Amino acid sequence: MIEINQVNKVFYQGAKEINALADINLHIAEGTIFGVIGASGAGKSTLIRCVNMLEAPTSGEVIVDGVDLTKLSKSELSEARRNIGMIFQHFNLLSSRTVFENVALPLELAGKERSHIETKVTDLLKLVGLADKRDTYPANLSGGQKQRVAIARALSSDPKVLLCDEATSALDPATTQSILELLKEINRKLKITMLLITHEMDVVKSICHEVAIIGDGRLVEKGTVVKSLLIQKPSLHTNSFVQHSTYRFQKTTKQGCKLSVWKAATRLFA
Ligand SMILES: Nc1ncnc2c1ncn2[C@@H]1O[C@H](COP(=O)(O)OP(=O)(O)OP(=O)(O)O)[C@@H](O)[C@H]1O
Repeated sequence: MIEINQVNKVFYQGAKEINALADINLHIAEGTIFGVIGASGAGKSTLIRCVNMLEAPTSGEVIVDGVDLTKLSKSELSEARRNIGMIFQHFNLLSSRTVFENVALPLELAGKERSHIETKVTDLLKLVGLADKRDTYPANLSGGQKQRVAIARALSSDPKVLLCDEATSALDPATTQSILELLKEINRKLKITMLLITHEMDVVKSICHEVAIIGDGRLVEKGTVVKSLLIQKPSLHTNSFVQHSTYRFQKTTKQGCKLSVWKAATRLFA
């Protein structure tokens, strides 16, 4: 469903060149919940923003549902983006609009009929558990409720892909868990492919089918192998990275685990 082929992204700050992404290759199968984890500055946001072309890669291909987004005109890209929903750490709701009006916005912009909007938004609010908040303004919602509105809004155009940019980082642990459960339910019910970036290993543990680790703009490990390396086999040295504290990880030795994983893990908890 998502193919990222040989993607590079270079930012320039004056004369300084920042290689935010280097030779990224990632294939995410339809229906998968795929997590990318990495430390601050590793390139997570840049990567996810390249998937819907909020950032254009410097080189490489981004293919979503068979369409290479890097080759599209502006209007073709707007059309293709309907297939890609996105949610953010800080929700990005419009404070002057009610819950209903926030969710309805993409449908209004797409010129949908009033009756379609009414039915669609009502169904989505039911799905995210906010049917009773339709006329409430964002200022009167909790963080978890705001993220539910953002999820409903992201789903309004029936996307095939949902991008989650640190979607639970501003939430407390219990609310995080309830949002992750909702995302799982949406993945199961609607078969939406999800790419989520996070710096929280608990998020990866509780929701992702596959995982990649990003460090210094490079994918250092990926796939279910990583998940089993990092999560399911407590005897491996690398597992300290996931299940235990930085201190415990630092007490392990480099010996016995792949150097790339060790380096990425060290950076994550540095
Ligand atoms: N618009 C920009 N201009 C210049 N450099 C940028 C820009 N956006 C990101 N960078 C740089 O690219 C690198 C990757 O940044 P990115 O925001 O993708 O990392 P991240 O893993 O998402 O970090 P965080 O978890 O702190 O948000 C960093 O060195 C960052 O400073």
